[in-house]
Amino acid sequence: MAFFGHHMCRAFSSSAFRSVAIKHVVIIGGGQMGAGIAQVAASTGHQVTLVDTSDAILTKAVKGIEASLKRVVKKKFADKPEAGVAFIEKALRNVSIATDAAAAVQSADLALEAIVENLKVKQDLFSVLDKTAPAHTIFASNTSSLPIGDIASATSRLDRFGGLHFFNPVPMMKLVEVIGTSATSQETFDSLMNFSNALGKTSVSCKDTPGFIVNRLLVPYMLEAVRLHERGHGSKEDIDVAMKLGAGYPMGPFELLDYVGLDTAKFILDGWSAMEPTNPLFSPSPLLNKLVADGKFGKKTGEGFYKYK
Ligand SMILES: CCCCCCCC(=O)CC(=O)SCCNC(=O)CCNC(=O)[C@H](O)C(C)(C)COP(=O)(O)OP(=O)(O)OC[C@H]1O[C@@H](n2cnc3c(N)ncnc32)[C@H](O)[C@@H]1OP(=O)(O)O
Ligand SMILES: NC(=O)C1=CN([C@@H]2O[C@H](COP(=O)(O)OP(=O)(O)OC[C@H]3O[C@@H](n4cnc5c(N)ncnc54)[C@H](O)[C@@H]3O)[C@@H](O)[C@H]2O)C=CC1
Repeated sequence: MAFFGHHMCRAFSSSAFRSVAIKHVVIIGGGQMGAGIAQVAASTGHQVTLVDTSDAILTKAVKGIEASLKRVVKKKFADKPEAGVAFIEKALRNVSIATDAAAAVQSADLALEAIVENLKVKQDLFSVLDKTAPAHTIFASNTSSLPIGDIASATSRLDRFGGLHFFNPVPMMKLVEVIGTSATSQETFDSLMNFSNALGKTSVSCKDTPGFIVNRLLVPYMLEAVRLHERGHGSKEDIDVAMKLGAGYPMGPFELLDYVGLDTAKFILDGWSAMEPTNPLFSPSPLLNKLVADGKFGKKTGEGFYKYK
């Protein structure tokens, strides 16, 4: 009953209102995901403010964006190097940096967070932003595993809150999962879809269920690979080779875990294991816990399952 009610309400509201055109995007979190989203948004003509906790992190993020843009133009403008240089300059001109998210959102059409995968920290951020962002500003989360509705509950704009889930590395991965909660208005959902399409991505619509589509399938697979290794049934190297050559994956599960970040992987697993303690797919992994406890978060710290230095 509620299901049908929700959809009828959306259909009605879409004829009554128009979606918001997103021009200025404030991205909170300048790590691998936030920087990647900022890059793609800036490259497609959006005005971007990238926010993080320190200037040092933001300077590193902008350097990363520049390096990634160089890789993009090497292919995109292979025969026209000057056009490539102009493309990079134009994209970088669209990016500004800030450490005060509450001030930055005062002119935002969209405030999108890509900070640490922790419900309380995300709620605290949005509850602050809710007080300074204009009424029309849409809020969205790039969470990998948390229910969007739980994050939105810290705000008073449940109708203007949704999920935009990007994939790593953002400039290369073509998918965005767009998530509406039962309270997300049709015009907000349309705005998020339009924004994702304007970034040149292919969008799929997802229900607000943990892990949406991709991670609900990918996370158990990756953790099963770790458990298979923990049982002594395969080396990391053999499992990675097997999945690349036998299943056509571009990276094996251990390579991908290191690429994603083991800290993030543990946040996801701990959250899901607390939600469903008896589900064997979400049982803790001693090996993952040990690596994270040792500060070995994968590529970003120079060591995870493999060494990168
Ligand atoms: C417990 C579980 C936890 C799960 C957590 C889930 C986290 C989430 O919420 C959702 C996720 O994002 S899951 C991760 C999804 N991503 C993937 O599966 C990536 C798999 N890897 C690939 O697609 C390719 O290896 C890839 C595209 C990365 C690289 O391609 P190749 O393998 O062919 O390797 P390369 O030769 O290094 O690259 C080829 C060319 O690609 C371009 N490129 C790569 N990275 C780039 C980047 N960051 N920026 C710009 N361009 C980039 C580039 O053109 C490169 O050529 P070169 O520049 O000449 O090297
Ligand atoms: N790593 C991945 O492959 C993917 C991650 N995600 C999600 O995206 C989010 C970010 O992940 P990553 O970029 O990998 O993490 P990361 O660790 O590379 O970056 C997170 C950034 O957020 C900053 N930050 C933390 N708290 C903050 C706050 N309160 N205000 C401002 N900045 C803050 C940190 O300083 C850091 O620079 C997480 O929710 C994660 O689950 C989603 C898709 C893929």
